[in-house]
Amino acid sequence: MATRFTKMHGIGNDFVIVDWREDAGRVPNAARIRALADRHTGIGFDQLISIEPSRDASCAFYYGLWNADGSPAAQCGNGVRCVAAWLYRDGVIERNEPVRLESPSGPVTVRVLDDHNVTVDMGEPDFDPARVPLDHAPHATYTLHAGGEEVSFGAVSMGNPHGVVFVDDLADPRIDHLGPLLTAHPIFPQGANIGFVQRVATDRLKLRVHERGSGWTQACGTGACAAAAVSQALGLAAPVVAVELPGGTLTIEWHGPGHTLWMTGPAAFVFEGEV
Ligand SMILES: N[C@H](CCC[C@H](N)C(=O)O)C(=O)O
Repeated sequence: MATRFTKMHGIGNDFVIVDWREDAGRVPNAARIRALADRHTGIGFDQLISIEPSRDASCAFYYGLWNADGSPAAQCGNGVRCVAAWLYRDGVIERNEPVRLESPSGPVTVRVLDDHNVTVDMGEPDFDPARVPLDHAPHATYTLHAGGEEVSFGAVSMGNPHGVVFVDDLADPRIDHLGPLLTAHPIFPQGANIGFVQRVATDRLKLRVHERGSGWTQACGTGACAAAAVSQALGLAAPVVAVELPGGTLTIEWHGPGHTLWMTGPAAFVFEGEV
């Protein structure tokens, strides 16, 4: 049976969105996901996202997430902005209406600002290593050895695991080698999305992310949240910071422990299809 889908992206982090509101609980086959994610023989995407009936009565809908390698994911910042824009275009949510959506890692609240931009309450960053998860006692920063390098990093969960590495220059060729090594490093029992961040100013960061399950992406929404949160926790960034990724810029606002973190940025439609 053919499946209709919508191709979307959030500053170049791209998605196939499927409407499973009549079809809850489907778990797509990992091999099929990999085939559809292939950018030559499939549709091509960083993540597959389903829209389903919510399991939590306080949420309007549930969204399922799978990486290009077929692995399930627990949160997707660029993806949830696209889900919000999709629901707004479908007429089921209004502009400026706060709407709770349920993700695999719990609820977030979205608000469609206009035809192109969405703001999301992503919840509170969680620095407890047990919940990142990270196999280490709690510290402000951590050190590991990979690829012949000693790497210092911060770690935080945005519902999914993140390592954040501060670098002087994002053009450093060692980054290309380190990204995959850190994503798969045993200190991260479930793997991790690894952000390399260059501080431009206290209110501007430049970021590249090697994503667990999808590799280097044009952007990573939870990665931008993680980079901002670690920077702010270390006193290296202001509460409102622009995070510049290869595909575009997100605004992250976080006022420290006890506060939730807001991510604001675009969501774009590319095409509709059937597969
Ligand atoms: N690769 C991530 C999921 C997608 C996150 C990213 N696309 C975002 O916008 O947050 C993980 O396995 O945790």
